[in-house]
Amino acid sequence: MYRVTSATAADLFDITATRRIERAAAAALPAHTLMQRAGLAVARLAMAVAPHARTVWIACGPGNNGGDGFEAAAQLRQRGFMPVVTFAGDADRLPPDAKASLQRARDAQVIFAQEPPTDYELTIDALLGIGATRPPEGVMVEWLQEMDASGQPVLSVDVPSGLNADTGVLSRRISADARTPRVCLTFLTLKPGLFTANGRDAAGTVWFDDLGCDKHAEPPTARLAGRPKAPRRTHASHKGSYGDVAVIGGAPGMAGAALLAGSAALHAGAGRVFVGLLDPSAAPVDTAQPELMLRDGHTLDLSDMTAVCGCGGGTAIRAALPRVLTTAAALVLDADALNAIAADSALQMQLVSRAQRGQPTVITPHPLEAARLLGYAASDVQADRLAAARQLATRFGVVAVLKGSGTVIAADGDASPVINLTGNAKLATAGTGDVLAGMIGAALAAKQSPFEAACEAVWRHGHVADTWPADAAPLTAGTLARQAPV
Ligand SMILES: NC(=O)C1=CN([C@@H]2O[C@H](COP(=O)(O)OP(=O)(O)OC[C@H]3O[C@@H](n4cnc5c(N)ncnc54)[C@H](O)[C@@H]3O)[C@@H](O)[C@H]2O)[C@@H](O)CC1
Ligand SMILES: [K+]
Repeated sequence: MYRVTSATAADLFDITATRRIERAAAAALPAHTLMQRAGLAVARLAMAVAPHARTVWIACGPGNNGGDGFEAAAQLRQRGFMPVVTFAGDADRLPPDAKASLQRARDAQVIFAQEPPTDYELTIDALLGIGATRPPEGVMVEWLQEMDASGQPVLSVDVPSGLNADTGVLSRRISADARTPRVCLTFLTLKPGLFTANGRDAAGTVWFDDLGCDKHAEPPTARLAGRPKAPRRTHASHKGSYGDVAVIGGAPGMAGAALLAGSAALHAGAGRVFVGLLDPSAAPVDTAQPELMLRDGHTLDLSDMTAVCGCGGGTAIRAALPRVLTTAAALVLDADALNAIAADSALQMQLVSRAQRGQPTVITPHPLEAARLLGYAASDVQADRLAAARQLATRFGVVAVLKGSGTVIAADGDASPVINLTGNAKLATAGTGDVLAGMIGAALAAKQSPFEAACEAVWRHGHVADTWPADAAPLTAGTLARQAPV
């Protein structure tokens, strides 16, 4: 069993693949073995999460997820804890594994009750796992709401009930100020839905147990990329070794966004950074950052540069885009550039032609920008973030970075998409997207592959927020840009 962190590199498998893995594992072992291992693992983690707990409320559902809960109840009872099981199902209709575990719980003198206990120190959510076919209903909803509001730790078995393990869509809202600590112990495979959309909030800290079945030949659905390697700088390198970045943006009144992207590119190690502003009246130099070379965004020669285009671009970016799309050696498209492209099929064709010419492009939409590009509603994008990122990558021949909780990075082709695990709500402040675009630009300029450049910059960007001290001043985009690690 191990805890998943942002440093974890691992494959993710959707429900269909997990089912195949589960069937093969079960067939190779004596009956009930997997559930007994799962229940024991739940009991062990429960004891670690709440070692002083006396009463443990275990809510069990009608399938094998409930079976894991019965098994954990039996194990906890044998270790002197007081598990109280509430069961939302029909004992006669339980699948065989779960029926056997129910019997073991009864034999261990576990208490079964109609209502949750009045006092408890830990809840185990074993209502629904990967077999959920519809949102929880009836008494399950009441129990889940009680868990959410209890303030006591919740340990979800396999997946939080009501969470789609493929997409991370949760059937209910968890209040942002709910203080309930959450852990999830997932079995056999790590599932993508635990790490994107609502998955991070619903699951909390994710633990993984392969139940002794670590060998299988399923292709992954997606990946956690883990901590990137520290880039090496040779002693004989010079500014030309790390390439030129040109930020194109900063329409009248919006120079700040372009300067932030430029600052991030600089601190992330770009050899030289030009900022091509789209405001004819802009100052010729940024005295706070004299390393940034301010230019006219409409005339800068981009043929040997990585352009970062769109930050603070406003509507002025539209006129600059045809030249940027056709001439930039490598390109990051963000914000207003993406909105302009979404509204203009000629620009879309120019974007697609870049891939045909072998000019790499990374796009960094948030869900609403992604929705505009795909012609969907933002809710459709959020309903399946992995699919949306893959569609963007395929349709436009780009690396797509779909921002949000559990940023998804997808490339055109066969590579599995990556879900990024760094970052937190400290990044929910103006300008952090401009910083990310600048960081990706620096990585591209240093001749990293576009997929690697995007994955590594997204990871490092989030890592700054994750390691920002809780008692420090708020993390502003300007500070984030200056922290951008090389
Ligand atoms: N079979 C095995 O070999 C193993 C199974 N495991 C556990 O089994 C789980 C999968 O078990 P199942 O396939 O039985 O599926 P679940 O236990 O997730 O749920 C399926 C049952 O719930 C019902 N159901 C689905 N949605 C519902 C809803 N909204 N309201 C009420 N009832 C609903 C279904 O009709 C079915 O009876 C995994 O998530 C994992 O926890 C683990 O023990 C590992 C080994
Ligand atoms: K569950």
